[in-house]
Amino acid sequence: MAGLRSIFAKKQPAQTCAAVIVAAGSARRMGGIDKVLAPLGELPVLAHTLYVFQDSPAVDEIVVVTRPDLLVEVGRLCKEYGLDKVKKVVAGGSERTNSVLAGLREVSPQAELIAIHDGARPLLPPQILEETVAQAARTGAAAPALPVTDTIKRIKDGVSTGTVDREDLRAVQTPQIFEAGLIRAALEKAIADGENLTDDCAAVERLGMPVTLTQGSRENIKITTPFDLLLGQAILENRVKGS
Ligand SMILES: Nc1ccn([C@@H]2O[C@H](COP(=O)(O)OP(=O)(O)OP(=O)(O)O)[C@@H](O)[C@H]2O)c(=O)n1
Ligand SMILES: C[C@](O)(CO)[C@H](O)COP(=O)(O)O
Repeated sequence: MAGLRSIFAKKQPAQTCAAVIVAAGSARRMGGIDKVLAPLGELPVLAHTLYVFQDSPAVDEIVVVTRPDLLVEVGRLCKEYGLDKVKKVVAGGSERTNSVLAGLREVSPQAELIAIHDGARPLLPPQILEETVAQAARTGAAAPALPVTDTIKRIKDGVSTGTVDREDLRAVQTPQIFEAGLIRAALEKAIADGENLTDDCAAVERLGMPVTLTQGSRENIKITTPFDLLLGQAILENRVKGS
């Protein structure tokens, strides 16, 4: 029995994993604040994000995608904070999918898994990264998600016309982690088809492939509006109190 248990409990062999951190957006909803370089506690938002991947034993290398005008500054930030897993800092494109593809092109060919994460999600709990890497190694595609807690309305001309059953809804976060060949093929097809996608799972779903959802976290916020910086600050302070 113990022998059988140990066969079933055998871990997946670790797969080489590269992270692509996309930080090339224009932060229009931030009202003029350059969000990835904005201070959050003692560090810029992007440094918090990169430390989670730098410190993870599941991640072998990092590619950072930034705006062309920030290439030098972001390169300097990686050196200043000792982020030696960062292999390249490259310029992104006009849409998020173009930025992801620009990063994918720089990933080492040996990488078997690719974790795509928003530079604007600085407070990713490390255990979510580890769990999502493990699931992607098992199934080929995984991402963290949370149940929706508000009631969602369908609208027309500004008035509510119906209520969506939220039991079947999830709010997806990043990192979204995929087998390398799968995400390359999926994103190239999405671009060729002229699709404008808001996340990378959507490109894989279009190929008819399922994405395994892992447990997300309310701490894994995306800095989208100035209010999110206040929220991020509160999360950080709460972590310090709890440690
Ligand atoms: N062309 C783009 C657009 C977005 N992103 C990145 O994708 C993540 C999620 O995007 P979002 O929060 O929408 O960022 P912005 O596009 O900067 O914000 P906004 O839509 O308010 O302009 C961010 O880390 C952002 O930097 C990117 O690398 N390249
Ligand atoms: C990728 C993402 O963070 C998953 O929740 C989200 O879709 C990005 O959306 P945005 O409109 O680019 O902020």
